[in-house]
Amino acid sequence: MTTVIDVTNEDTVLVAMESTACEPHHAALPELSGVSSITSQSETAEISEKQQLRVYLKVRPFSEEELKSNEDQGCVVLEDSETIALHAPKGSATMKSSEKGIGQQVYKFSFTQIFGPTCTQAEFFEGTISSQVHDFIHGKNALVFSYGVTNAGKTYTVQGSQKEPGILPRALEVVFKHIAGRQYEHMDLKPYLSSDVQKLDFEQLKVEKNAKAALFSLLKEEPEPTKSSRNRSSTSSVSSLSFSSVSYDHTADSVDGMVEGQCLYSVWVAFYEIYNEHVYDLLQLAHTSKTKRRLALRVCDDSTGSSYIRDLRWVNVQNAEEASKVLRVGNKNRSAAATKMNQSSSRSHSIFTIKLIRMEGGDVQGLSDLSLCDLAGSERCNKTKTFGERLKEAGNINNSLLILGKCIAALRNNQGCRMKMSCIPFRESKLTRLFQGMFCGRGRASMIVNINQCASTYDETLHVMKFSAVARQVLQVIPQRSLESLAPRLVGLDGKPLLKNGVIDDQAVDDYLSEEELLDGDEADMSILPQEELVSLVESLRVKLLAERRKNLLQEIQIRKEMGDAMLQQIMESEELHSRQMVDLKESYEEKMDSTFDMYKEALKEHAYQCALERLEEDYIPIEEYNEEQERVKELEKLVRELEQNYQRCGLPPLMQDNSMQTNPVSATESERFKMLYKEKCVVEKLCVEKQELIVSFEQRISELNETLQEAGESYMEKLAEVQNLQNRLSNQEQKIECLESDVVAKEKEINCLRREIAKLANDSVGQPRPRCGLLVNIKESMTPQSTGSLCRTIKKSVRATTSLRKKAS
Ligand SMILES: Nc1ncnc2c1ncn2[C@@H]1O[C@H](COP(=O)(O)OP(=O)(O)OP(=O)(O)O)[C@@H](O)[C@H]1O
Repeated sequence: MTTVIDVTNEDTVLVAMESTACEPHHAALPELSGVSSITSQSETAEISEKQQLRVYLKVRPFSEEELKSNEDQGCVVLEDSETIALHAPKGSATMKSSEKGIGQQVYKFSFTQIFGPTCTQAEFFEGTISSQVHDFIHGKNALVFSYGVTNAGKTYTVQGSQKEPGILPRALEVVFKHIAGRQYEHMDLKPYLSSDVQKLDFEQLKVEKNAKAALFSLLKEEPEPTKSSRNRSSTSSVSSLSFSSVSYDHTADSVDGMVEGQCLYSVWVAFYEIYNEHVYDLLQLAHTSKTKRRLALRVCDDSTGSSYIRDLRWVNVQNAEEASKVLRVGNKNRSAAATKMNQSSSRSHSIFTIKLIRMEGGDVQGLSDLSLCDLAGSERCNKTKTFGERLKEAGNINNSLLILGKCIAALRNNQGCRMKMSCIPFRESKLTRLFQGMFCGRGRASMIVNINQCASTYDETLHVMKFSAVARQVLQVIPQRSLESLAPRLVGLDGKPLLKNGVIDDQAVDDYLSEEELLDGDEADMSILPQEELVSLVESLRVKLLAERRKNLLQEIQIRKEMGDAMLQQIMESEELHSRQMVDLKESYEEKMDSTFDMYKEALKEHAYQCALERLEEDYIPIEEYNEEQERVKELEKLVRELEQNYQRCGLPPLMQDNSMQTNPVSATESERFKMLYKEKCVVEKLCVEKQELIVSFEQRISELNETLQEAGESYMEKLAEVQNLQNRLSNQEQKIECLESDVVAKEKEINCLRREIAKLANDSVGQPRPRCGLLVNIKESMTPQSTGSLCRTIKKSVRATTSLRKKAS
């Protein structure tokens, strides 16, 4: 599989009123608001030039060592002057990924121009940045940065060697050749802030000269360095470069017309590096001292919003030789710092900036700058397996390169869809912050991608190529402005705008004095102005300051309010989200708890069942034994009954259940059979309860019987009274009977008397007895002694029984 990553059509078109993603900021760039601007904005910013970011590829040749160590595996194949193919070597991460079906084995990339291993430095310069240098000479800003993995040839490309100078010495050579004979020999016009020019006084001039001499004197002490092989930290191949070998056809530059003929030029250079997100000046004398710590410089914004490095040292150079010396001093400082920190030069981004001041008729007419940036190696820290300080360093390098990548990607995306403009994170790293303007129309940027062909660094090289493929798609929009509109402001000793024809330019003052500077007491020295104007200026400034403050305050309030609302909204949304998450969580936990509970329940059931089974086995009793036990129970029940009966008989209070257990002699003695006895105890208790109930029922019965007895007693007394009556009546009857008996006796006597009389009479009358008849015969028969005796005995018996009952009752 092959992928071609490219936007092939490189076209340069003029687009009316085109803008970039950074247009608002861009509008504030200094070149649009110069003091000496005599052309209106509408006239100057009418036409813009739109061009793809130029990305050049340079492929380094193999070194002898690399060829010996089999680094040449045909990874890099140049297809034509614009297309290159990368073939993943065996063992590379890309190859492994492609074997797993992720990614390809071959990638194709296209560039503005590709320069192969055999390309010379001169060819490279001509084919790449010579046009930018030309533009720079004509007042346009330019940025060139080299990007690639370590050991890919970035420094070589930028600085080159003594025999083969890189693009930097060639650019300087071109510049000096162009301005030859038109050089402003004094050093009293110096770059100031981002794009202003400062007029130095005599004293400052002296200081400047001394400083330059001191800087160059550093090189006199050093022997002329020899060309290094790979150690570019201490002895860079260009530290002793000579520009004599630079051959440049500058016939085209000499045709500048009459304006050119009247111009004078002043060249200033600065050399600094960005290491661990700190900016260090490589031309500060203090750096050479081993005792002093390097001072990090601040990146600031001027009143127009352009970034500049505060206190960066600018050195005036009169020719290419002097520029070469400055480069050597910078390299020396860089290597000294590298030695001190045990670092390699490739761990920092080094930037060499040339500023060209153009003067005409005594006025500063233009200022352009050209920056050549040798970026740190783009290898990633995970690959290099760095730790501690090196890791931090790699992190910072990766970070600033990452931000650069982000900015480039955002620029590319923003030009695609204007409705979805994203913020470009220029301010997230020093590197991108410093060159923000170059990506936003202040000048033209181009990129040199350096690669080696080594199989061992294939994956990193591929990463670099992908990065550059994105960069290649960035469109640069550069407004076309007249040179007058690009004129810098000329400021005085303390950075204040100078009087123009004896008149204070209010606009210039307003433009110059940003709010920050207004509040900065150190820089607000107005003593150079006449007193009356000073007073009026102060007054107007105070009014402006107040108005500004009010405006800012309102803006701040508005912003705070908007931010507050947004945050509140966000908080509410997140709260809602959290509460929803909480509810979900609660539900899920409840479900989990339920299922866990069920699980435990099941487990407990199972356990209980198992225990029951075990217990069943333990408690198993043979039937014979059971029968015996039953017998025993019966006996015990019997015993209990007896005991209860005894207990009842004794009339004691009811026994406690436990006591019954304790008092049971059987249960007390047979502890090993506790369970069995317990069952027996239960049975006995049950019996006891039953007996108790029986007792209660008996008691009830007794009480009922007592009642019946009482009733019987009462009826007995009644009967006794009746018997008494009967006895009384009986005695009466006896008395009567006695009377009757005595009567009977008397009667018998009479009868006897009578009988004798009758017998006498019969004897007397005829000698024979006649039949008994009549009343007297019946009475005589009933009153015989036998019947009379039994009746008396019955009566006597009943009287005796009544007497004995009466005694018992009493
Ligand atoms: N075109 C070339 N011809 C011959 N030699 C080259 C070329 N390009 C680079 N080299 C050599 O390759 C080596 C590494 O180059 P250089 O130091 O420029 O790499 P670099 O990318 O700057 O590395 P770093 O990022 O670590 O600073 C040097 O010895 C250099 O001389």
